[in-house]
Amino acid sequence: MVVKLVLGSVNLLIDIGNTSVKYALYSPQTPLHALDVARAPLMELVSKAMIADHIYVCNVKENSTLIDFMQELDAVKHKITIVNTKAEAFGIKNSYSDVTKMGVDRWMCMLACRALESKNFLVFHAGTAITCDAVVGNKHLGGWICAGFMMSRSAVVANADKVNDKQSSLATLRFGNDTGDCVANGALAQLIGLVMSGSKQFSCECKDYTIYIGGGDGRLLYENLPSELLSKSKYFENLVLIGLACVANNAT
Ligand SMILES: Nc1ncnc2c1ncn2[C@@H]1O[C@H](COP(=O)(O)OP(=O)(O)O)[C@@H](O)[C@H]1O
Ligand SMILES: CC(C)(COP(=O)(O)O)[C@@H](O)C(=O)NCCC(=O)O
Repeated sequence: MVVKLVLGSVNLLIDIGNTSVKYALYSPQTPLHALDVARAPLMELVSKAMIADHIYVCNVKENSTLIDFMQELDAVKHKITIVNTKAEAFGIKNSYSDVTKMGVDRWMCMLACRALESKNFLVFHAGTAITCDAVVGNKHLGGWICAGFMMSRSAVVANADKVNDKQSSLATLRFGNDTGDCVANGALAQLIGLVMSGSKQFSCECKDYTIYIGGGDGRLLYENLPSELLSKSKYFENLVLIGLACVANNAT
């Protein structure tokens, strides 16, 4: 109740990714770039959901993850909106022929970028997987889905007998001198390479654009970009939640 008195109408925004659940309390007065993002197991959000005015959920996991949560919230289920990928929203036309197949987190990232940006944009979401989506004007050209930073490291370890990872390795672009550093630094180099390739590909479509970077490994990626890409890039801790805030704003 104290939260409501301070913020007015309160929306609970929930991003259920393949690695973890992120959430933010959002009232329409909160600037989009100032969301206070936290991680928590989904069931720990039940008490927050009970007092929120509305709950917006973006889920890319099997629905079973949500079922227990929804059961706990049966009394307030009318307050819950589970968002879906659309063929068109906020003026962006989705390029998928079957939009139900596109991860709704990618769609939320695009809506977030549209709200933050009037120019053409490329958006990279560095989560469990790293995704790239390209939007020129209001047209989604398409995207890429690749192994994310941790997935890339664990894939090498899982498939090569003599490769071990050192989970403690702090990744940099330095060439590694032991297996752990080679794996961690190589995974970071792959993420950077993806942004470089995306930018090269996108430059064939348009000259003036912004690169948006988000996701749990987004800061690591952003901070290691070469200067020519850094100058046109912006980092946001959680673009998916910003997309949900846009949906919430549109509903009021
Ligand atoms: N507190 C944290 N818990 C888990 N992963 C974290 C945390 N902080 C940063 N990360 C990084 O975030 C990545 C997952 O990003 P995230 O955006 O949460 O993915 P997803 O949306 O797929 O759940 C992990 O690979 C990890 O390297
Ligand atoms: C590509 C993803 C796995 C990314 O999920 P995340 O890494 O953010 O958890 C997700 O967007 C998804 O399940 N997509 C479905 C396939 C598609 O977008 O075409």
